Amino acid sequence: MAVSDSDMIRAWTQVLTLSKLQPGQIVTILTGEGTHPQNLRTAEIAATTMGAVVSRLYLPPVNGEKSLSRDPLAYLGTTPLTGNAAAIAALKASDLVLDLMTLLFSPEQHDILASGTKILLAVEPPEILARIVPTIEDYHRVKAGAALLENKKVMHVTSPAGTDIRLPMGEFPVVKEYGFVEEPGRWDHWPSGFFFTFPNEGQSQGRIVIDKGDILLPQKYYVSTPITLTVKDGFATDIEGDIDAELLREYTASFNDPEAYAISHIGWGLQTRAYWNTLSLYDREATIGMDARAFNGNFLFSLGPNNEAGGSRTTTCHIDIPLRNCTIDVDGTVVVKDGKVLEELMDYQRSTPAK
Ligand SMILES: O=c1ccc(O)c[nH]1
Repeated sequence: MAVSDSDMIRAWTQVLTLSKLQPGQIVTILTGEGTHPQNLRTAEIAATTMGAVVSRLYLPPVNGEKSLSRDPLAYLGTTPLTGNAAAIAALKASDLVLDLMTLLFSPEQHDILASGTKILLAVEPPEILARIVPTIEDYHRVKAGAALLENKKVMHVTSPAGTDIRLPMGEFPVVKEYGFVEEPGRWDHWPSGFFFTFPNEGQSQGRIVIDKGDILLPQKYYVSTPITLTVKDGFATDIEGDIDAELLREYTASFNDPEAYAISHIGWGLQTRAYWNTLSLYDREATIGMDARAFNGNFLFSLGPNNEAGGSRTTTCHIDIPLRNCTIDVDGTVVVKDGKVLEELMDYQRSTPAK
């Protein structure tokens, strides 16, 4: 269902206000081949109406001939910024970058953020952006959830399907995604409403069962036959099952990179306006599947790189796998039970409001 320009302008205005955009600030809108025209049009109107000095920067696509998937989050590593001094200079000179093309986690992006530039990724179709417009409540909810991971030692995830994995953590920060960038140097993604950290390098042990109905991204489908990952010393050493396991095995093997099997970020979804079933309502290429990554109570883990959080793994393979019906235990406290967030543990008082 389409949304009106006025609704999208209101949505952008809400996100830009939460991102503390001030009159006179420099905003660069990154565009590419897949940029949605209504997102671009309404972002520009909202930002200019708020008094920002707005430019568009078109970056040509890269890696199309390498990636098996056309999904912009499927193939990480080099980006259109690699070696592009002019574009990097423009983004470093900006207070806020609205990424409508998917820069991805890259050394260049870290460089730009380190200069104080804020980057907000927004590449879902307008109706998904409009349905999950970030709110200050999202901020508090994600902050309260992430606090359950701060300075903790082990995440233990189990499920009726047979998942039983221990994920020692503490080496990496907790990354919060609530959909706006209120501080210089922050990256976020609209829509979101989840958080994650990365397990200590080489220490994840156990088994993950991707059960019927769980989702693979970028494949963007619900598996119909369980896939069992055996995880030893931080890597999936076996991928067993039926046709879905065979598809995942071949896809991952196509990267010809042992790092593709590494357990990457681990966390859970808190977005009550995102739904597990949404993916079943969209053509595969019409969404990058943020509902699946963010829906309340999922256990989201991924395979691949950890350089985003300062790790050394830079594989181009990035697979996000949200699971339902998991029980997540952090240092002996169950924080999600059978896919339901234990709301009583969410201590909103601890989180200070964004100024
Ligand atoms: O917003 C995102 C999207 C993908 C991902 O792996 C993490 N965060």
